[in-house]
Amino acid sequence: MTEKKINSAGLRGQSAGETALCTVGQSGSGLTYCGYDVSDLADNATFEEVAYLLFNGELPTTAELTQYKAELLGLRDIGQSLKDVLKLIPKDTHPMDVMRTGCSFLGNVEPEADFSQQRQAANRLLAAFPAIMCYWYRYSHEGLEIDCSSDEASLGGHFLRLLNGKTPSAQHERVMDVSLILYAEHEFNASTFTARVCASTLSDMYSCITGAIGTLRGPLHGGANEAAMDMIQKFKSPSDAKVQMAAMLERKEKIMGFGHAIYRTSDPRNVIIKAWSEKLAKQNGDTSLYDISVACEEFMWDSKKLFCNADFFHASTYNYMGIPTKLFTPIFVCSRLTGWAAHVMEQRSNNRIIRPSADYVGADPRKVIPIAQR
Ligand SMILES: CC(=O)SCCNC(=O)CCNC(=O)[C@H](O)C(C)(C)COP(=O)(O)OP(=O)(O)OC[C@H]1O[C@@H](n2cnc3c(N)ncnc32)[C@H](O)[C@@H]1OP(=O)(O)O
Ligand SMILES: O=C([O-])CC(=O)C(=O)O
Repeated sequence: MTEKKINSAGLRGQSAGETALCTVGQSGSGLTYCGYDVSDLADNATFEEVAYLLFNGELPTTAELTQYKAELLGLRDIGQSLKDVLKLIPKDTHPMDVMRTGCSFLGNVEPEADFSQQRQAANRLLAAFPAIMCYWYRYSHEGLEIDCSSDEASLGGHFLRLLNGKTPSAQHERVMDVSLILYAEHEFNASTFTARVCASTLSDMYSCITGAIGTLRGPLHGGANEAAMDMIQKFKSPSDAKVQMAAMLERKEKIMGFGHAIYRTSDPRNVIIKAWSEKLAKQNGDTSLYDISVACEEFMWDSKKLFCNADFFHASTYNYMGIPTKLFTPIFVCSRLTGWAAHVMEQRSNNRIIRPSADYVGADPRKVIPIAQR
């Protein structure tokens, strides 16, 4: 991987601390969690194993995983006060705002009293996020007060069950599992850095995660998967996609789902989620969304040498699974919570308040002129 040209805007290229959790753009496929290549994890592990890895530094044994999954299963349901709050949130609210409120409110009713409870708080959020998302979604969109507990074996399966009211196919459960693995952790990205800055003030876990959700929401970060879906849905065919994208570039618009702050020529997560998109497209019988996505990928590389990041083929993949577009970024939250919480714990274990300096470019020193004379 060639070095990316750097200037200091956006803190690009500057080390802002140490981490033992993740490397981005450095070795193997370019993305490792605690030393494991992400493609190895996507092929040979489950999301719960990855969550355990990020929280403990090692993959679990069978006994440890069984115990961990049982613990998470017991934490899936949410209390009536949180349900009542979710019921108050209007249908047209962006689901990321619902996640933010849900996370914050859980911190009101089940606060992290001290740091000895940090793992408990992280596991609670991990287990409860699918319920927060789906309870609000199905109440506001369908008028249903769903049962938020389920005995689905995986968190991905649990989410699909709450969303659709039925047990998902083994394949959909596996795709969700892979997707959650791919999104779990990514070093000092903007939302994780937000969580670490908040943690560095010795704030509580819920505040750190609430801030991170707000940061992930933007279309330059996690919100790109939804924005990519909105875009490709407007294209009528692969050739129409190329024509319309050329016009977008001409107008100097950003094409969501392309480019990256660290990777230079490819995002290692793309090849994995793209393969699932292709598989689901073929099974679906209508491959047009996948074909259009491939045309976008070809066009962006040929014209700008920009490549698909993790978000782009997630759009078609989730769409083929029947997931509403507005829930794409909240699913990212359900996954990235693991990385965020692991970074909060890491920051706390060797903390100094994060407080950089700024280069002042404002007015020279001056005196206040009394208001009547201005
Ligand atoms: C899971 C994730 O969060 S992955 C990222 C998801 N975000 C997106 O997909 C949004 C679209 N992509 C982008 O906006 C950017 O590529 C970012 C935010 C991801 C990275 O930003 P940067 O590090 O500043 O990008 P980079 O330095 O490579 O940009 C170089 C040039 O390419 C352009 N460029 C980069 N990405 C794109 C894009 N998707 N569409 C059009 N032009 C682009 C930039 O505008 C920049 O040109 P400029 O210097 O004339 O402004
Ligand atoms: O690392 C980044 O800047 C964005 C990203 O891909 C992620 O958070 O997954």
